[in-house]
Amino acid sequence: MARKNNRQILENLEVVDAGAKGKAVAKAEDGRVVFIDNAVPGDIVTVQTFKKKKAFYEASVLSTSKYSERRVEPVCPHFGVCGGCKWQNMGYEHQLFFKQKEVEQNLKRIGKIELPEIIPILGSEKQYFYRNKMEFSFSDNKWLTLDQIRSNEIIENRNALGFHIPGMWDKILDLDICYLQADPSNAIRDFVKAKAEELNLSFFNTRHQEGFLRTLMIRTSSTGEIMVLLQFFHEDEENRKLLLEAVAKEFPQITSLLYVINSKGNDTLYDQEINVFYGRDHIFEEMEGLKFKINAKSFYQTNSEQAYELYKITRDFAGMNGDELVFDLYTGTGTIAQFVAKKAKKVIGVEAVPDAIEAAKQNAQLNNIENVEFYVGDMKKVFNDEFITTHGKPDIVITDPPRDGMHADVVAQLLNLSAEKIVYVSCNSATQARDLAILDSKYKVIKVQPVDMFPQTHHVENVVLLEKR
Ligand SMILES: C[S@@+](CC[C@H](N)C(=O)[O-])C[C@H]1O[C@@H](n2cnc3c(N)ncnc32)[C@H](O)[C@@H]1O
Repeated sequence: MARKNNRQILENLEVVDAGAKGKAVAKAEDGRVVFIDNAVPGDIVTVQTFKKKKAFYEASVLSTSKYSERRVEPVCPHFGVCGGCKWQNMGYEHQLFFKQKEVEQNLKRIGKIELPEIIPILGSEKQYFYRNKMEFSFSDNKWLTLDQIRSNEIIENRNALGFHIPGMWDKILDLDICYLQADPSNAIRDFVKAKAEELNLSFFNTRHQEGFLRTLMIRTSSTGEIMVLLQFFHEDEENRKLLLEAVAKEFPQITSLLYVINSKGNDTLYDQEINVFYGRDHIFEEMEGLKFKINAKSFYQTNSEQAYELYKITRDFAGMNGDELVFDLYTGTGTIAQFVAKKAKKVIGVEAVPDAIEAAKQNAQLNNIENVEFYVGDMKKVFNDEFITTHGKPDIVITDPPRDGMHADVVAQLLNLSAEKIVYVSCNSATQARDLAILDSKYKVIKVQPVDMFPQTHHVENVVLLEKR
């Protein structure tokens, strides 16, 4: 172990795992775990640490003496700089292997519960261009590569349209291409940037809070509709119209061309007025004949094809026969609730975001589904004894909480309710395992099925069926 500038150099470490947050994992001689960026299990690397804690180091690779057979050449020229697809250098079958392993380890180590054999992870048919929504930021402070900095070349045009560099709130990677959203996403982004520069429009400066252009959002749907939203920092009617008209002319396939004038400190849209430049203020997504209306602020699963697979597994696990009262907790815009409704007697969805519940009700009406009801509120408050007295005791509970998992009060209420089955959908198997450990006093895990919604990233979704003991 050598030292350099107070940082440690750890030589010839064998990378043995790919862990949480997408980091590669090795073991140091002193017993600490080493989390490493941009390495692949099977690599042998020399690393420099930049963080030391009681149980682990964080480190970056200085050199690689053996390259893993699991490696593949990343397709994207921005790989390693962009934070988006950290596993692009690992073959897809290996990505799936490590996702499955993470789920299994979390359920075993954190949950410490009796488990059935875990069903092999369902991979995504599309490994690129699978996202239906992308958000890009404008900046006049483009991220420069090391080569550009070292070349001493004066780069006058620092305009960028792309993603934040991980950990840097004011630096934007100027994208040449992105492999996450299908065409015409790249063409629209490139055109908007080129046209904005031709019109001499200013790109946003986050540090000084000035500039005209802030963000570009593109949403596509399986029905072929396209929504484009441009966010401006202030109104400049003439230039706004010039840019939007040019976009409309170049891409007649856009069905919703929207804009927002947002002068607040951050660029979140939830409290902003959405203006329609032309077309509708929404697009539609379709699943098994159900239509879901999606506006600029709506949440919808970003990988539509895999969302369908996830929902089918959820419905299969629930195994309804048409007589059941089903609760769909954390229902979002009520997609799961509507998806299972035709197999249930009645479905009740609960969600914290009022707009999402409004959309859920509209969608249910649009789909002529009459056996669903939606309620808005914080789960730990709404899901109380009064709620149960009013709506009855459910036969089946489907729960799909955010990354933090369920609040302890919600888990306690589930134990109290004693529904025959619980289907627990999770995007974070660590918090899911924590919740399952508590439910273990009354429920046995019957089935576990991980699903890959986000190829090239470490994220993994997991569906668990619990039955009352
Ligand atoms: C993982 S999403 C699930 C969405 C939905 N099941 C779907 O497939 O589209 C989690 C949802 O929980 C909601 N949520 C987060 N915290 C909540 C809380 N404390 N009470 C109720 N809903 C909450 C979020 O707004 C989000 O819609």
